Amino acid sequence: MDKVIIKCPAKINLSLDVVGKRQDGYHLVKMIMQSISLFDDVTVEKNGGGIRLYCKNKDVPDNEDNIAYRAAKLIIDRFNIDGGVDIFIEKRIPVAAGLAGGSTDAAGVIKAMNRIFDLGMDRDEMMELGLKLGADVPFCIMGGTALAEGIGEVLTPLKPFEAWCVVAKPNISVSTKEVYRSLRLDEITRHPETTRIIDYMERGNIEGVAENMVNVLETVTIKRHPVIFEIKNIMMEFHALGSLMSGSGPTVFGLFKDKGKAEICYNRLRDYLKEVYLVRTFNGEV
Ligand SMILES: C[C@@](CO)(OP(=O)(O)O)[C@H](O)COP(=O)(O)OP(=O)(O)OC[C@H]1O[C@@H](n2ccc(N)nc2=O)[C@H](O)[C@@H]1O
Ligand SMILES: Nc1ncnc2c1ncn2[C@@H]1O[C@H](COP(=O)(O)OP(=O)(O)O)[C@@H](O)[C@H]1O
Repeated sequence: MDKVIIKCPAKINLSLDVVGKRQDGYHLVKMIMQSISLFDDVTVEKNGGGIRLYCKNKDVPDNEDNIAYRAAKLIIDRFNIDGGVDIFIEKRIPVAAGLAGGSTDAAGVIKAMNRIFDLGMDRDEMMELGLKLGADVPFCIMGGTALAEGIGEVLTPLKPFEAWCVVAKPNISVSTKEVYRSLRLDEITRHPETTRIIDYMERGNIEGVAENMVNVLETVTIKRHPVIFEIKNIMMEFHALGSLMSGSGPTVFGLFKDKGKAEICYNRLRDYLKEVYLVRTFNGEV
């Protein structure tokens, strides 16, 4: 097999808590991760030598600044691979959005190269390697629904959670590093009750989940970009059961049980923003 195409799903955070800080500056988190049916297509093809990356999106780097490029380099070095790869990224996930677009592409490259070069890595080995690239990469290798602790790499799979989501990104970019850097842990007044949310998830109670979602990073990103708050309000006016910023932002998602209601909200937001998607939570294999 010389060529593999992988569908790489985006993620949302159904809740995000920060519970401490490591010596190296990384934050200790407790967050509920959920893959959604919004995918990049990543094609990896064997070549004679070197790494080449192609992506039509101008905001996506085509060199070692691309995390998918770095994933390929890491594998070539680790396994002493004689030869290289061409990587083609069909970008559909909004960039710098809090949806783990880069991390999921990197996870896709690791999975693809494991198959192409017959490296025999199991999922845990791929996740361990992925962590060298970024805190969200292990989850992107696992996919589905999970509780993430540590810096995001200590993962406990959760029962698949089924809901409709409207996902909307305002036309601004946010740096994850900068958001974490500006977070003042002692100023956070509302933390999510993570165990309670998981309990609702296990019972398939979308309303219970939606009403209890909290993301402590909103305190930083919404202060800088009030448009996030406006989008959350529009989603609630249009009958979302709950609405939250994903990750470090600026993307906002609304949760729905009813597809019809989600469609109405989606159509309303499309009048207002360019990057709006109607998706489902995704628990399938990729
Ligand atoms: C906020 C979250 C929530 O899922 O997602 P995004 O908004 O990026 O999608 C993650 O914690 C983001 O993970 P990821 O984007 O992989 O982070 P990395 O590339 O490893 O780190 C980028 C920078 O964010 C900070 N960082 C990241 C993770 C973490 N637990 N604590 C941190 O302080 C560090 O300063 C790091 O230099
Ligand atoms: N494969 C990639 N896809 C998207 N962005 C990438 C990729 N590789 C590197 N980047 C860079 O990483 C930054 C964060 O992008 P992204 O991973 O989409 O955001 P987030 O971590 O918020 O989900 C972008 O500004 C972009 O320049």
